[in-house]
Amino acid sequence: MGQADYPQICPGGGLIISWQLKRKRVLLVGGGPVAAGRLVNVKDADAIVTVICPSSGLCGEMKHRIYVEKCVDEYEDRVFGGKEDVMGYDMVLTAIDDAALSREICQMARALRIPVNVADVPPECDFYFGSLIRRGPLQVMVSTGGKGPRIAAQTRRIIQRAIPKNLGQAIENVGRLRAMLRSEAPQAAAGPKRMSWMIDVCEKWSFDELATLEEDEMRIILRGWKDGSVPSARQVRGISRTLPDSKRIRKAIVGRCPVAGYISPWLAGFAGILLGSAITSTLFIARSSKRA
Ligand SMILES: C[C@@]1(CC(=O)O)c2cc3[nH]c(cc4nc(cc5[nH]c(cc(n2)[C@H]1CCC(=O)O)[C@@](C)(CC(=O)O)[C@@H]5CCC(=O)O)C(CC(=O)O)=C4CCC(=O)O)c(CCC(=O)O)c3CC(=O)O
Ligand SMILES: NC(=O)C1=CN([C@@H]2O[C@H](COP(=O)(O)OP(=O)(O)OC[C@H]3O[C@@H](n4cnc5c(N)ncnc54)[C@H](O)[C@@H]3O)[C@@H](O)[C@H]2O)C=CC1
Repeated sequence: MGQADYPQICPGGGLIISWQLKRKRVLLVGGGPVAAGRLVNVKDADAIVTVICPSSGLCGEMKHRIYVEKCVDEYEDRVFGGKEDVMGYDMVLTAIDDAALSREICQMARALRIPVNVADVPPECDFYFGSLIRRGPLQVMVSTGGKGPRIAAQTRRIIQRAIPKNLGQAIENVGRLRAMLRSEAPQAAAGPKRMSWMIDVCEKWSFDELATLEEDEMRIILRGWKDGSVPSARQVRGISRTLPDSKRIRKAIVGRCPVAGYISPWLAGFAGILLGSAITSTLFIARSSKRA
């Protein structure tokens, strides 16, 4: 491999990773709208969350999360107390309107080597939040490395429009199929074959087709695994289920005539009227000439 084939290193970015927070403990200091947003972010990742904030400072959303939804695992109705409050956590987040205290909390967390984010203060962040898209298992994050958060949100909207609606469901189903494949062929040695077979499935089946996969169909696809083949959606379902309804009906009506496919209902109606009047006038002329 020549030097030119290696990916170029572009320093100055952040490491974009999918941090697995399940069963990890997160401390969130503050109870305003920004803290409420952070809470959603970490609960989406199944973290165990402690919120420290006097109840007089809780915004409407935070009250709802604590008292109605009850998704805050531990709520401490008080101001931040000191170093002991930070100990034992895997992540510390602050969203408070007290810059001096935020800086102190940041230093305490860093002394304990706990990753910390102080909302809106980049030098006091070991990681930044980003602009997020979520569709079931699909997650997309846009980061501008702190340079333009509004542009991050605008970019997110552009990407949102480009993502097919059923992509989340398609990924969910691919996950189920992969799990079935792994229980059928669990050996580590089967890894390369498993991977190339899954690549073929994802390339051969459209997102629409994957999104509507059912378990019995997954079993049929899996039958191809042993000889390394991947049946197409058409083979598994027959022609009827592979086409969306309107297309199926059209296909049934116009059959194999390609020209017929271009005739719109209006044109067909108009042609019908012309044909009808032509027949009527021919009959009329024929009758009149008979009489004559
Ligand atoms: C570094 C970072 C640290 C962090 O907080 O993690 C940070 C820092 C700062 N944000 C500031 C302001 C604004 N932040 C937003 C919006 C968002 N900010 C978010 C993240 C981040 N913000 C991290 C870097 C993200 C990246 O890489 O781009 C988003 C993506 C995620 C989230 O917060 O959940 C969320 C969009 C979510 C969405 O809609 O999708 C808007 C726009 C708006 O409100 O519509 C404005 C006003 C417009 C403007 O200022 O540009 C200021 C004050 C500047 C000042 O005082 O002038 C600072 C401090 C500074 O820059 O010094
Ligand atoms: N990253 C981002 O997108 C944005 C960040 N911010 C910043 O985030 C911070 C929080 O923003 P908001 O939620 O709008 O603020 P807010 O003023 O609505 O809420 C501050 C919260 O901190 C709590 N608090 C204050 N001192 C505390 C203490 N000693 N212990 C525990 N809780 C304490 C208050 O009770 C209140 O709940 C601000 O510094 C703001 O500049 C603001 C807007 C956007």
